[in-house]
Amino acid sequence: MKGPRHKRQGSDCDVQAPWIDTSNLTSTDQPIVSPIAANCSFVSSTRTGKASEQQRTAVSRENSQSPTNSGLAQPLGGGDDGAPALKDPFLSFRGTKVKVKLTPTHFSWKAVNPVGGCCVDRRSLAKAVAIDEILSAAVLKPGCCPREHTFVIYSFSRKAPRNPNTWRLEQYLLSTANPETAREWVAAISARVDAIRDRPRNLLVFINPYAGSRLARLTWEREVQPVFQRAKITVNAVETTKQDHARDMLELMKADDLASYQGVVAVGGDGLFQEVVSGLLARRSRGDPTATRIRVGHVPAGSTDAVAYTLHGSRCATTAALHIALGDKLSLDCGRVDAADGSCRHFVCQAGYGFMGDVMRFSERLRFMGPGRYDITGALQFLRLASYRVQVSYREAPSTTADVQQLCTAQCEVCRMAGIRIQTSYHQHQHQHPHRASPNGAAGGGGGKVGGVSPRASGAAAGSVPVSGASSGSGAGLFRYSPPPVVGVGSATADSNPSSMQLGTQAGSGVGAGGAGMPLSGFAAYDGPAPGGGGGGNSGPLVRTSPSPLPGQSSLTATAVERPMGHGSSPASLVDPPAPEAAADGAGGGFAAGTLLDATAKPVAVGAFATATAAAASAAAAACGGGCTDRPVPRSFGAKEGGVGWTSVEGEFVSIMCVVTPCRSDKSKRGIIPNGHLSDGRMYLVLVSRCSHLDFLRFLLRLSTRGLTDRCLPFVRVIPITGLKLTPAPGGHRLGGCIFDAAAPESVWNVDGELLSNNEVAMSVTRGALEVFARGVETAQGSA
Ligand SMILES: Nc1ncnc2c1ncn2[C@@H]1O[C@H](COP(=O)(O)OP(=O)(O)OP(=O)(O)O)[C@@H](O)[C@H]1O
Repeated sequence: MKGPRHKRQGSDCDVQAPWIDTSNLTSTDQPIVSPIAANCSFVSSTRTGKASEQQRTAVSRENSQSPTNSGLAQPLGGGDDGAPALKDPFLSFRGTKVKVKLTPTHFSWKAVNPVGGCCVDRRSLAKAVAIDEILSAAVLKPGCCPREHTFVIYSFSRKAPRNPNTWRLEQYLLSTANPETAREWVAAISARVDAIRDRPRNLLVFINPYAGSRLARLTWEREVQPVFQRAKITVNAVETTKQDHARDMLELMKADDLASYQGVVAVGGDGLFQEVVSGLLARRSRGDPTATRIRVGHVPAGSTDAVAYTLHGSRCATTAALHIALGDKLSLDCGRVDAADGSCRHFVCQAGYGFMGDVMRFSERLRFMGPGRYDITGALQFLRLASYRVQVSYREAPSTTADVQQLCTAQCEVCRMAGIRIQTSYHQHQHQHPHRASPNGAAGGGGGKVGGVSPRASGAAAGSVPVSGASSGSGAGLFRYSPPPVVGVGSATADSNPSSMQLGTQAGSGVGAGGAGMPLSGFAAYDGPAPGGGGGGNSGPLVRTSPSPLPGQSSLTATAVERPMGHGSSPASLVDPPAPEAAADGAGGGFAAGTLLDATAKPVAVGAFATATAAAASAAAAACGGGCTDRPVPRSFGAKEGGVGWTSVEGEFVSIMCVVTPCRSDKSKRGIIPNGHLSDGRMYLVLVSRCSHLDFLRFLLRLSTRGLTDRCLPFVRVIPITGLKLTPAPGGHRLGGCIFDAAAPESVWNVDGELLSNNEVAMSVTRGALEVFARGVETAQGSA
């Protein structure tokens, strides 16, 4: 029986404090809403799903019945945006009278009266919450005091002391004596939040109960569901029952069913994420347009979770869920592995053969040990230190703005060229936290929508050239960078556009500076032509590299083949730079090959090549519709079949990796390739020659602390590429130890944590192939 103080359902007071489970309360029981509870974290929320659903229904009914909500043409606001002031801007926050203000970007409040006492921190009574960081607002049921009407703002904070990329849920409770006022404020805030585009409303969620320590379901219930409920997202959660369950379901689902979701979320490890990606890309390759606009999210609950760590800089499930709920959006490169047996896999972090493959193969047998299995098998494989003879052909990436050694963060100008970069209140947030200012300074405040900055302008800016022609499109987002000194092979392509020519010179000089000290002497068997778009600088007929081996690398084969002249068949078909900018990027493209040049070789600048290649690149980019197609690569290959732009290497390696993004994880916080990008259209080939245990230990330490760069150690090469072909070479392998499975004749490919059935592979990368719920790391670890 209802007590006299209770409101009817649908009134302004039918939503309880969210951390109180009242599913078993009698109608006379009153939940107590204490102001002291304000600002607490939700991580330990104990609400049942049913109670939560009731609450959400009540909240939406509440808001839809609100008179102000029905008349949103006249939004309320007490701010400086010209909207009519609310009835009462004076509310109570933590028992103190505050004045609230709603502007187009923020909801804020601060104490009005001087608060006495030395122990009162006035700053804690003032707060500005960015509108695009608010999940939702709702009126709560009255607490013990019937005259106090409270509403709650659900948001998050970045206060985690150890990793600023880790977020936690926050709630702010504000009270008023007038129920009408509380309703009006909630309606006004909700109207602003609902107007934010890209927020998902309906998600398909896959949960892998088998992942990691088998706690994915718990992670879902405790950390993810509360966030989605507060963001008013409806979900269809599916617990996988077998391997490839998610992939098959996505592939076979009706298009209409898929179209009802704005995104697909994988709660598990990298393997489940890969399944989701494979399912969507398979649909896309069949020509299903629905699969193109679906965003993908990863909530970490596996053993490594490199995808989530790479995207968010944190392995926290709540953080990942918040990025999804806020509707973050960016493009992500996707690598594709085609094995000789016809199987295909995708990866967004790394594919590894040799050490990485062996660790994965053996750790699969120890899955019962949980994530700790990687440490044990890693130690065993280190003692074993097998090396494998392989034949590798790769196509070096054209020189682009990605050559600028810049850490990929949320303000990354290189990735911005791929299309999608969010512009959120993080930039305002930066003003509050100057230590997090982006290295490019003005770029953070750019505020321009992604499309607002022309890729050419961005490219010019990233190339650090003060080109007059570039300034028109760059606006406040212009990236400034001090160029490295010009060294050696600075043969700019003669492009008719002076700005792109200047860009080419600078981009070339940057690469040349690195290239001068890194001829492929230890590895190269033959050089292909310039792989880049407009690489006119390298049309010389044959360049022979010095076959001098690396230290301890006596078994390398050096072969020289003639460089084909057909630049018109540029491999730009595998890379998708924006078409009109191909010439600008390509102008520096020659320098990628320039890095392969013998010191005595004289690069020749041929402007006609630039024009022809730019046209080819434009045609290729136009044909692939902006770079989101999933093209297979030819499977037939070999040293002599490398083709245009391919370089072949045969040698004995401990580890071969192909890294498509920085590939961060809690074992390598800066990433395997710290200067890699989420969306630069290239992969990084890492070749680790046969070496001693001590040297390999140095390599592992380097990988986990600072990440890899070319020649960071004498036996390590890091080469930006767009295509790779690998065949295990006759001669087998060599073991440095014989502790575990020493008789294995070959290694195996580990593709983002999944084993491949065949070792003869071809790889390619598609720029911006995926749209993901992420914004990139806000603070690059190790650089902050
Ligand atoms: N219900 C299931 N039963 C068995 N295997 C499953 C099930 N659901 C998914 N899988 C498979 O389990 C494998 C491992 O899953 P996942 O990658 O999510 O976890 P993990 O390997 O522990 O984490 P990580 O890849 O980050 O190291 C994947 O190959 C996935 O396809």
